[in-house]
Amino acid sequence: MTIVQVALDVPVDRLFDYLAPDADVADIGRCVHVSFGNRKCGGIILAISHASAIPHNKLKAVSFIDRDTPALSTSLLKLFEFCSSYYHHPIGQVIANGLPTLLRNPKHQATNQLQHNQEWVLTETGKNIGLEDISSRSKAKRNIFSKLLENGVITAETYQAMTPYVRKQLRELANLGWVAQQASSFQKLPFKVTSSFTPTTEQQHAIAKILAHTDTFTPWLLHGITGSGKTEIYLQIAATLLAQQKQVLVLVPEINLTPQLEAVFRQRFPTTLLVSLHSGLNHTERLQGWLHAQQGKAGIILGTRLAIFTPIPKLGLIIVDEEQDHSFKQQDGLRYSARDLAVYRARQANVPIILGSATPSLESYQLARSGRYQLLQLHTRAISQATLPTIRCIDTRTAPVSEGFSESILKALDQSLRQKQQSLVFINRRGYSPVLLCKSCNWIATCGRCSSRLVVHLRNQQLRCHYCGDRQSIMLTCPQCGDPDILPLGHGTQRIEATLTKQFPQANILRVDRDSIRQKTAWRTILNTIHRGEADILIGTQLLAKGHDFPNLGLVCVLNADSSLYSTDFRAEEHLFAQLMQVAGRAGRAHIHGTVLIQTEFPQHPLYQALTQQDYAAYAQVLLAARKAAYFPPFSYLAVLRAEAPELSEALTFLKQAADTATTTEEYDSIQLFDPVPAYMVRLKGLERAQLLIQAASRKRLQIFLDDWYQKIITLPVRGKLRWHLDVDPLTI
Ligand SMILES: Nc1ncnc2c1ncn2[C@@H]1O[C@H](COP(=O)(O)OP(=O)(O)OP(=O)(O)O)[C@@H](O)[C@H]1O
Ligand SMILES: [Zn+2]
Repeated sequence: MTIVQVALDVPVDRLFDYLAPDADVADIGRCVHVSFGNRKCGGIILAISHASAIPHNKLKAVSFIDRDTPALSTSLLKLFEFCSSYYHHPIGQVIANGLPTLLRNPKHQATNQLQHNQEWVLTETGKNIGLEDISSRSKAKRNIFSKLLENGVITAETYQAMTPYVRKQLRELANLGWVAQQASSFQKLPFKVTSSFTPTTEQQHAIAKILAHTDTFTPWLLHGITGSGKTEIYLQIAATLLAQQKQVLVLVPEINLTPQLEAVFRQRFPTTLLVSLHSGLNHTERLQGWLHAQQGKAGIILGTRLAIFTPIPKLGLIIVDEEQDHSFKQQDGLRYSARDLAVYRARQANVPIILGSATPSLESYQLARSGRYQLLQLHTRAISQATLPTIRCIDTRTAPVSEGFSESILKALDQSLRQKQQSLVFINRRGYSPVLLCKSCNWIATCGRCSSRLVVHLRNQQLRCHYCGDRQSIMLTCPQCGDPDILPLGHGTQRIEATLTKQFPQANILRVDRDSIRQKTAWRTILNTIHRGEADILIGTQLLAKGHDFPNLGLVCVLNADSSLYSTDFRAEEHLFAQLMQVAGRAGRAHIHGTVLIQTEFPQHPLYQALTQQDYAAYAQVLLAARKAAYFPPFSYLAVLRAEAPELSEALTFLKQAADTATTTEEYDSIQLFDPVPAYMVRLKGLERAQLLIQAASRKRLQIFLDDWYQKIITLPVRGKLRWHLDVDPLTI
């Protein structure tokens, strides 16, 4: 009797047994289709056995084992298992989270999805053709042909990036017998790397250091100021590894940062297949990219956090850009940190990993200080004349602010306009205004389902909750006292846009926030507009704060950042400092000097002091000392057990029960369990939330404790709508 043990996408942390007479160990890691309850679903075979705790006559047989698609590798399965045990999340759900949906879909056979990637090369005749043989009116054709002359090949990816008619043009060139199509292979040699500049001394040093250790696990923290040219370092290291036929994984924090980094990589490595993996892909696209990576065809795998689960057989290097970014941590379901898993993966594959940032997370910085990571620093900007911007605070206790702007900022914007330079007005709040207030009775519009205020979106005449997405029309009178004198209070991007439009009617003003980029293509259009210099003033939220390189941007104005200065979240200051350093770093990256103006009521606060000095190291010391005193990460390790229910008391009771089951023997004396408390934001989407904090002296001890405790929590009775989850290494508590 042969039994396969299958991981299924169900919220139970165990494997399920099925009969599969013809299965053997080679099937471990293969996708299998089975019936579960009364539905059909796909799972992954994790083990083969010859006995089962379930009586033979109750066992069902598998319906199909997909042997056309290569099995998941042992190393990928290990990654899933590690992830499941570290984050205490059911293995079947961990795998489901990491694999393309179509791979497990019983109605699909994955390999049918794989279109063999075609590429175009010059024929023997074509090689004797010069650009002058193509009519100068046919610009697109000339363009394509010159690319071919340069690189000898055009991959599907390069031509997709070129012009929409490229296929037609290529077919016309094929009819002339000048080009031919062939199935693409991994990558051609000789491998041509064209960089238009020579690395700076600091870049050279970093490159040499990293390249000296490419065949062992070495975690590098690349701490380089904004505009120091970290990307160039990534590219040069990647070039070496690609030339050795290795694959490179590049993780970026946000989907919005993928297009530009993708463009940079494609341009530098035109003959390498690059797959881009992020949440904006449809199921087929994701599966395609995944398969190309698995087959070793894709040289570069570039994506957001979920790309960490891509099978990469010839992995040679991992790059995590903006490593401090919170979006590397998934905030629901499987709460994993892609950055931390990337380090695990690099160790597993015995390859280098580069964590890059201008403002590293305190965790990584501390690891570098203690010698566990290798620290590489870049202190100067890469472009020779470029220097760090001048940062100045505007004290809003003395400088009057009208409609969100102080006089000095308006003046600076005006001057920047006259000099034909771009400016960025940074405000971290979309919508028109964050509060709708009744002047006579102090009523404030709040969300019925969350403990939050509703944001005014004047353009659509709506009130919206930015937590649960609820929408309603703006009322004309106060629902509490009937007074018509209700006012939007405070400023969001839309209101700032309205003010600036009035103030500078001649300027091209471009608002960039989640509302303005909702359409799939909007983001590319916006980036192009900025790069072509067609926008004078950008109004942006965190979407524009980091990663971007706009050479003509001279002035950055920060309108209102104080709100997170005295937050209860222990990471709030670190986060704010990083964010402001990043946004300030958008100014003056090339040939113009940058100026950054920050409106604040607390110019004396150490955060603003450090910011104006642009001294990350000094401020990191201050923050680390505070973390040490408060016994917070990186000096302790945390987990949070959260529960939510229609009534707060139910959530608290559950957490109390969970706490009572925890063994507190001597073995766990370095583990501290705090009392269950209501969450900072108690109501969310109609449920009330509570949490229980666990603090430990070491990661290992925390894990040992959680292993045992988790087994007990899963046996606790769960009534009604109550839900709970464990968050290991939480970002917020
Ligand atoms: N060696 C070099 N010589 C001249 N220019 C360079 C060199 N290296 C990089 N650059 C240019 O410097 C600019 C800044 O580089 P890049 O965007 O990589 O900075 P970064 O370190 O990623 O900064 P940030 O953290 O702010 O995103 C880019 O326009 C890049 O083309
Ligand atoms: Zn809400």
